[in-house]
Amino acid sequence: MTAPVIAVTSGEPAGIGPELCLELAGWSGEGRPVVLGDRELLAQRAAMLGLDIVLRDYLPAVPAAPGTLDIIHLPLAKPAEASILDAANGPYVLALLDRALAGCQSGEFAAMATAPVHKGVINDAGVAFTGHTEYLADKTDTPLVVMMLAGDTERGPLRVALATTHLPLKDVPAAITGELLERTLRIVDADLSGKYGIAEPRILVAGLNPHAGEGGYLGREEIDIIEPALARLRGEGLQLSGPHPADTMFTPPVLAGGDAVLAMYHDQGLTALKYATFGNGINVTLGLPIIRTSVDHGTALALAGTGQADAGSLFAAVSEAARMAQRATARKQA
Ligand SMILES: NC(=O)c1ccc[n+]([C@@H]2O[C@H](COP(=O)([O-])OP(=O)(O)OC[C@H]3O[C@@H](n4cnc5c(N)ncnc54)[C@H](O)[C@@H]3O)[C@@H](O)[C@H]2O)c1
Ligand SMILES: N[C@H](C(=O)O)[C@H](O)COP(=O)(O)O
Repeated sequence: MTAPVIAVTSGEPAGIGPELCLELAGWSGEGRPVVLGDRELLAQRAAMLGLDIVLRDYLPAVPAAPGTLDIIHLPLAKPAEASILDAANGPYVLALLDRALAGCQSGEFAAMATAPVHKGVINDAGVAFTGHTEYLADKTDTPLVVMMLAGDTERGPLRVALATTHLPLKDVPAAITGELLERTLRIVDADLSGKYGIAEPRILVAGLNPHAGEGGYLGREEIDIIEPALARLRGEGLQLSGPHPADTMFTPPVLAGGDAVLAMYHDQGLTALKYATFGNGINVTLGLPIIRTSVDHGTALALAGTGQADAGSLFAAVSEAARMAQRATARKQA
């Protein structure tokens, strides 16, 4: 089987994304990464870090030699300085995503892996943007996608999907509806099977309130919304447990009972996930018509240009995208 081509968007030009992408030169892992970004930016960052890398325009038929990085050049609006955000380059960051998505949709790429973007500076550029997850859902006309982060722990993989993503905390309770939970859990169930090859996945579902509502004395969402939704889905054959009190659901005995967790909101799930796996974790968008993985960290502006940023998460994102692409191909051929 030929290596699946993974489009790697280099992300916010003032952040650590471009230099992490340079570490993909001579990649010998799974898949074949092609970095999307401004050639001069990548060359400058390589020179700044003293990296001896050949940047080559991507040639599909000719694999990159050791020390060579395949790139697809897309121009910056303005030269970028490490650590200094500039809203003028907001459209450039989105152009990288659009190019990668178009290539995934046409079959040029098997998947995309994204280096971090800075949500604030894209909004400063005048584009309402809450994250790759929502952007790609919108661009592919997908009514609902699910953000899931996953990483390895000493006890095995930890996977945390989110019922709500980039939402102010005050808006979370109203967003948790039975319909949202049902649609979200069906996507998580389907993609744990399809993208991860887990037959009959078991999903642990968190409560929203302290102690999962304490029988209704500390909130009623568990009784009124979450439990009925779980009961309906169990009737369809999904293997669900919960609602679990969120403070103890990340303890090993509880986690041992599931293949993934569904958290009700961003920091309920991702605080535990990042504590346990930061540096090797990845972000996956479930429910999209294309394969998209990402790093588990942000733009880390203070580290940009220092060479101190760890590329482990980007490497894991490229590898996982390649594995998912290989599973998708195997499924089509079966
Ligand atoms: N996938 C993405 O595009 C993505 C993910 C998370 C955050 N963000 C965005 O990034 C920006 C900054 O977010 P933040 O400050 O909350 O999180 P951050 O991940 O950028 O930084 C958090 C801490 O982790 C450190 N860190 C991050 N990546 C590292 C790496 N590869 N190696 C070593 N240390 C690393 C940073 O130095 C900092 O101390 C925000 O705009 C946020 O929305 C984007
Ligand atoms: N919520 C993600 C995290 O904490 O790592 C991050 O903001 C990236 O989200 P997108 O993949 O939607 O950009």
